[in-house]
Amino acid sequence: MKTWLRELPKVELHLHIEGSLEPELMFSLAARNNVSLPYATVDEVRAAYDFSDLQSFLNLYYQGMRVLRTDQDFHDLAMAYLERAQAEGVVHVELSFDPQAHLSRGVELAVPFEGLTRAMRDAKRRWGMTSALIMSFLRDRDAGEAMDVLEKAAPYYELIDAVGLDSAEMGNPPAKFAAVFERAKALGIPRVAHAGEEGPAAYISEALDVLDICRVDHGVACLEDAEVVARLRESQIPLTVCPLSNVRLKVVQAMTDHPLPAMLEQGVKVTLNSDDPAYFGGGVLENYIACFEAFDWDRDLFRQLAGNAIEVAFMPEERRSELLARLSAC
Ligand SMILES: Nc1ncnc2[nH]cnc12
Ligand SMILES: [Zn+2]
Repeated sequence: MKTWLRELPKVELHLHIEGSLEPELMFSLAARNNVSLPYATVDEVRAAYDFSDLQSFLNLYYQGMRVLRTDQDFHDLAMAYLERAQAEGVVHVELSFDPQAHLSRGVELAVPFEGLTRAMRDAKRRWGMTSALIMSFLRDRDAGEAMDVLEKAAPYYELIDAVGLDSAEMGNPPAKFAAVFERAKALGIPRVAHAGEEGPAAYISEALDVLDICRVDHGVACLEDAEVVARLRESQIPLTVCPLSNVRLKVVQAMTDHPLPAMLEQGVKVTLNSDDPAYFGGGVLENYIACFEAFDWDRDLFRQLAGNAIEVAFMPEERRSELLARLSAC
């Protein structure tokens, strides 16, 4: 089964590229850029990845990304991830990045855009791997700052497939970003948002109502509210679920407690993703394998999940047809 899962054409829809920074690369970029790290060894870094909740992870996530300074750094980060993903049988990746976390360190917007898109083009040329770019806003900062970033990104609108919303969810409801998402909509930019990861099911409906999103990132809290579940089932709005992330951030205690089987039973359209693979124990394939080990799902179910992701990805229709045909041959 594991070999078959590797060969399955998988699509990654929920990936924070800064969360793909492996400790080895963190050290080499720190040396390249003269950035000091509060760790002596790679093992010390890994030992620090023992999280009690989302905030305890975010603290290390923002600290780690301080080593990213130049477009070459962003290129090398993305290339390293895309190469690992390719080896796991991932055929299309949607990379999200957090420009505000870089701007506040004096790293201009052009830097991540240039480095990330160069890596995306390289991956297409080398492996035929396709990708999309999601520019995310930090919900624990002022909405005005997010609006400024959206306006500042005008020279790059052609490169942006969607805008997103991430970082600390509790106390930062979707409605705080109503004006920013309205502006993105007016610009014709599709919208996604984290909702119902640590926050309540009400944030999922609020994100759908106020931000007019086409996908919900996480959304695992939906089961708290039968009306939200019914709405997700009827609309077939997809959820980008990240099971290993939910375990590592203590959203659930163990894989066997994960709400994925219940969500599927209720007819919610789910996909499997990695979130921050360097911090949470692996990429997309590991998430598929963890589900197999916890739930003993059969090939048909994994085909359905991989198919859901292909159906809702930001990709040209021709590529979608090609991948759906490859999937049905599996
Ligand atoms: N799991 C997560 N939730 C919210 N914001 C994030 N940024 C990176 N990973 C995140
Ligand atoms: Zn996420």
